[in-house]
Formats: sequence, C-alpha cells, structure tokens
Amino acid sequence: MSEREISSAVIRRLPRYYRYLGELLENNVVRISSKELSIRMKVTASQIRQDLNNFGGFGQQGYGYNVEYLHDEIGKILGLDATQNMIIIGAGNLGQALANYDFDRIGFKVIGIFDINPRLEGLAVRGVEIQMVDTLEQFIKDHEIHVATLTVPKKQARSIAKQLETWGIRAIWNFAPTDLHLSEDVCVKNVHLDESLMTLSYNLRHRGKEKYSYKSYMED
Ligand SMILES: NC(=O)c1ccc[n+]([C@@H]2O[C@H](COP(=O)([O-])OP(=O)(O)OC[C@H]3O[C@@H](n4cnc5c(N)ncnc54)[C@H](O)[C@@H]3O)[C@@H](O)[C@H]2O)c1
Repeated sequence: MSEREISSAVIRRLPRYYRYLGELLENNVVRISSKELSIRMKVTASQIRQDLNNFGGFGQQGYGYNVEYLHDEIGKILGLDATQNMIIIGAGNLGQALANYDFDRIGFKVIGIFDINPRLEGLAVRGVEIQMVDTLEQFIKDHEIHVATLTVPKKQARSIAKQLETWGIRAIWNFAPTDLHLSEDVCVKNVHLDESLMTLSYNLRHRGKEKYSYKSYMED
C-alpha cells in the first residue's frame, strides 16, 4: 500500500507507538506481542495490528514484534532517522521556551532563532544566539532548513509565513493563533494549547456522561 493511502488517524497514532516502544527499549524489552502492547497502550490488539499492517506488518504470527526493529522502522516512517534543522521565528516567551526544549532527542536541531527586538540580539538560548530577522533570508539561503517554528504575534504570523514560503521553507510549525493560508507545497502543523485546554474543559464538564474509550485515548 502506498503511503498516500494511509489515513491521517493512523499517522497521528504513530508517535504514540514510537514513544511506547522507546520506553520498552529503555527497559531492555526485546520482543512484545500485540496483546501485551495493547494492554500497555490501552488500545485493542487488532487496532495495533491494523495500524502496523499499513506499513507491511513488522510482526511474526505468534512471535510478536521485535521492539528495537519496530521502534526504528516507525522512526523512519516518521522521518526521525535523520537530523532535521529547525529555526524559530519570534524569540519571546514561547519561542525561547521551545528553543530551550530538547527536540534533539527526536532529531530536530534548533540552529537559528530570530526576532525583531534588538534587546534580544545576541542572547543565547541553549547555545544558539538570537539574531535579527533581517538576517533571516540569507540564513535560509546558507542552511538547509527543514522546519520553521512560528512564535510571533498573531498579526505578524501570516506575512512572515508567506515570506518563509517565498524563501523556500516547506514545513511550518505554527503556534500563532491564526490560519496561515499558504500553498499546498507547504506543510503546516498548527499547535494550539488553548484548544487542547478547551477540550479538557469539555471533558471535565461532561465527564461521566460518555465512557472514556480506547478510541479517545488514541486521539489525544
Ligand atoms: N499555540 C499555543 O498554544 C500558544 C501558546 C502561547 C502563545 N501562543 C502564541 O505564540 C505567539 C508568541 O507568544 P509569546 O507569549 O511568546 O509572545 P511574546 O510577545 O513573548 O513573543 C513574541 C515575540 O515575537 C517577536 N516578533 C514580533 N514581530 C516579529 C517579526 N516580524 N519577526 C520576528 N519576531 C517578531 C517579538 O519581538 C517577541 O519577542 C503569539 O502569537 C501567541 O498568541 C501560542
């Protein structure tokens, strides 16, 4: 089956498999059956088998999955088998917090942080100095950038995103609370913590009315 046919729901579940398998690896677990994995992950074994069958299976009947192999293969499917360079535009509270976080663990390396505020110029976050945005175009020309993270105020986000597209950026991790309206050549992943909080608020308000199912676990 070609990757194009794989549903976005399956792709959304892959990072969770990757995380669980990583934990198993840390605990020196060599092999695991879909049943055992299903108990740990609180999803059905058939869901796991179905999801992994999209990529060719990886397991042997009655023998289970080789944890390291499956972890590596899912990592490759997710594109985590090579270092990906990331830049951050907007070095305020959120931009600096993200720059301080260890995304190297999953292969993302912050190599540039940009802002317009001259008071931030030269300040280093985890060893990376904040630069002024007027150097951004040249920086993109000089480096292979895989992902641009957008942590600027909402008003600036669309125009900066458009510029980034013009300069050849093909993946934007957008934290600004606005839709970016770029061409289909650019992958955009929006992250909105307040929307997550709103759904938590909904769950709190409606708890007990609906059973918390396996399905909702996997959609978190
Ligand atoms: N997605 C989420 O869950 C989430 C959570 C918190 C904040 N946000 C959003 O993230 C953004 C940043 O929030 P914050 O709290 O860090 O704000 P902040 O004011 O601390 O930081 C914004 C930074 O962007 C810089 N900036 C402004 N215009 C710029 C430009 N043209 N080029 C480069 N840098 C520019 C500012 O100088 C400032 O340093 C806001 O849009 C906010 O709404 C999203």
